[in-house]
Amino acid sequence: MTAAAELLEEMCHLTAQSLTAMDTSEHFQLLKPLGEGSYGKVTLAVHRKRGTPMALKFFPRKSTSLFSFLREYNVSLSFCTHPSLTRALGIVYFTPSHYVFAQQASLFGDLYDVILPELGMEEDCCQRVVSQLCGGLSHLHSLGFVHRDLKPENVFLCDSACRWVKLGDFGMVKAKGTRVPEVWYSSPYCTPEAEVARGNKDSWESINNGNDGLMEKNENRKRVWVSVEPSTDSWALGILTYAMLTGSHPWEETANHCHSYQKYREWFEQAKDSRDEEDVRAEPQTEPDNQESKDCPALAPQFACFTQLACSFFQSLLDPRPQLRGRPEEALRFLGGDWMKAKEKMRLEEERKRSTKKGAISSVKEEEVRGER
Ligand SMILES: Nc1ncnc2c1ncn2[C@@H]1O[C@H](COP(=O)(O)OP(=O)(O)OP(=O)(O)O)[C@@H](O)[C@H]1O
Repeated sequence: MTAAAELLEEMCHLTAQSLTAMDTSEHFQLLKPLGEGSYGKVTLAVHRKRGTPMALKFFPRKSTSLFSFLREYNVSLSFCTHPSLTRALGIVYFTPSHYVFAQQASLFGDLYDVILPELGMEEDCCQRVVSQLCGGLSHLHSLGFVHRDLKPENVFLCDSACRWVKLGDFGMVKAKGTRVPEVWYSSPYCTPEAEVARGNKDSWESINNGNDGLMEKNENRKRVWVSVEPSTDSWALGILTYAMLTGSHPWEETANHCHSYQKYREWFEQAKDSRDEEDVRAEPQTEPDNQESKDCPALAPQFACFTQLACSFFQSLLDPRPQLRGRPEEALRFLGGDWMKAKEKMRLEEERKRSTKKGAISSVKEEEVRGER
């Protein structure tokens, strides 16, 4: 067991001892639901005596193991000491039906609400988010943990322009180096190294629940045990960034039979050779929009809207080889220059202006929170 894992286990044992029963409504005024996931409901609440606003996360006791609850709480309380990570507030208790802990509340929803389908979000906004997520993830990695569930729904907004965002949902966090069974799931967020487990009957949910017992039922295939590594978060950061810029995904699932992923692999392989020669990693270049890059002999079509700078960013984080995949802190050097080619950027901006649907929703939210409506 790594030092980080040992420390976390110790904290879980200690908090298990001191966990008390409490009546939610006696201590908190519940204001409004903030969201709901597969494991918990999250409600905005105010502490009755102190007036402190907070997010209370409720986990049904029936379907939640005490230790997975305490792990999520302790990770958030003791290791999320970075402005781009959602920190727990030291309030933890149980009711007859739920385990509950309190967290800093982000009042402007999550990234899922602001990424417009097929249109994404403004590039500046996206770069601000990437820069903050790089900081939050690097912090977590430096303390020996891997998030393992980076996706739009887990990036919470503290304002409508994404000037301050916080990564949340630490239910999947594991200490670096922990041995876990590999699981493949049909999504671009799934890493290519997980494909060895494709065809296993084990579902993503069974792993998510920490219910490894289900996996013993798998008779057809052997489990593949792998070490938890930060490269998983790098991959997800690459996919999330693509989603923010375009409002779509670069491929349907990370599997060799998936045509768009194959195209990407071909491009990656060809570009790799020229990259190795020129060491693009050391010095990312910006290039004029209309110039075909020498590094991209057969540019994968779904990346054609990006500049060379963005292509280098994606190829660093979406390196199919986990051991060579760029780390979030390394991705910072690709920030600052243009990522979308000018023509495509203008087209998206125009179309976003025309599409008032989602934008209207987020501004209503902002006014509601300010009490202006
Ligand atoms: N601290 C918070 N502040 C504001 N909103 C939050 C907070 N925590 C969670 N939410 C909202 O609630 C939703 C569900 O929360 P969360 O992702 O933590 O639940 P979960 O059950 O663990 O989800 P998943 O199904 O992804 O594992 C989030 O997508 C977000 O919109």
